[in-house]
Amino acid sequence: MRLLIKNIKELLQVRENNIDSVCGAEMAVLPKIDNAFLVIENNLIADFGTMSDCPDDKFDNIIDASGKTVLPTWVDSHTHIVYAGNREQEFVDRINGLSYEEIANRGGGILNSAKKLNATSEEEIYNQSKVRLEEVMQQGTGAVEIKSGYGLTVEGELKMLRVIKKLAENYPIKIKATFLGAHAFPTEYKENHEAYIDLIINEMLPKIADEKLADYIDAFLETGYFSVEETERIMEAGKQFGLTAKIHVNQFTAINGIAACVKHDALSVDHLEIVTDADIEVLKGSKTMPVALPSCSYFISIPYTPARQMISAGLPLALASDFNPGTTPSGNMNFVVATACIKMKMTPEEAINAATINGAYAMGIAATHGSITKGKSANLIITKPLTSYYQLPYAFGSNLIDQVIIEGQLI
Ligand SMILES: N=CN[C@@H](CCC(=O)O)C(=O)O
Ligand SMILES: [Zn+2]
Repeated sequence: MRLLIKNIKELLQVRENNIDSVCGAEMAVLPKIDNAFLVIENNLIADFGTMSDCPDDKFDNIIDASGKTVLPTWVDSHTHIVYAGNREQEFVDRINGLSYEEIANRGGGILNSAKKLNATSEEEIYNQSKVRLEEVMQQGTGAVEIKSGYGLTVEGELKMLRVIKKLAENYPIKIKATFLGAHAFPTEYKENHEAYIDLIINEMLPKIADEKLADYIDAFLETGYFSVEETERIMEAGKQFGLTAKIHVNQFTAINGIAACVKHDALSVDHLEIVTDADIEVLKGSKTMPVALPSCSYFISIPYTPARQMISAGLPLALASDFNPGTTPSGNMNFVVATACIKMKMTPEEAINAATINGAYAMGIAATHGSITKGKSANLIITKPLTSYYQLPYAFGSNLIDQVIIEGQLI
């Protein structure tokens, strides 16, 4: 199967030689080819260049992209797409003045979702989750990380991870699974953290490893959730089972968690709404990707990750959606990119780099996704006709996507 896309007004994120991420001042550079073509063969990017070099041999399908922009699909490296029901009532409670913390302290929040998940069959959770997955694919997401963390019991966590596995088998989109048993302490373990962490390490992890259900391990390292020491135990145990850490940290408070994550070679540290100078220092020169989740900041009215400060310090930054029922009931990466520009003062180039190549790094798939590079998976967004790619974040809220190609398939 050979497909040609021709007359592309702007082909974005072109990397002749693959890179695995961009940091600091490099983030402002988004290489592009004007008036371009691109060839897909066997679901991979086989060739691209300017129209003057466009091949005129036989193709199975030709798309004329006159006036349109083509870019890699978004790589969403942090989601909780698999869940049961919703938390609409908590949304209204917040409008009426309660904070996220107050709602959680009343037994709402993560424990509310856990109650719903444990009362729902695997089949029903799959059916609810696939609707969200199909929606984000239409919105231009071509690779997605999905976490467990709403089970908080051996069976519940396994159920979630099996749903993620089934989604990965049934859809062309690249999916990575992350085990987040350490998302919150179930009520019965509130006074006995040790026992729940033992359950995670001695019961959940061996079963998950046995069924090969997870690629990564996560924990909610936060005041009132998992302490630095508790998260270190989780990261160490994960490593024993071959799971690299990707950690929720610095969402509400800075308690030196980032240093612990870097020490344990975490692939990413995610949220970072509250960041200290010491956190920035420790990330410098590390291999850990900071990941910002601006839709979460927007939805629950908390600070935005200080992108300017971090990029000025020479750090890389990735953007992800955090799609979940509590803090971010949206997986729309177009909104994420626009919000990063509008609220975090990232330039369109920085935001697109953060949502493509740096997202791929944070998912461990930069060798195959995140840029227009020969041999990479054919994962492409074809926009509607645009004045320029600036329109993507500028006209926030408009659907500017015409077609999406995921792993070579038009969806
Ligand atoms: N902060 C921790 N976990 C999720 C939200 C969990 C929830 O409220 O359901 C997040 O990334 O925002
Ligand atoms: Zn999250």
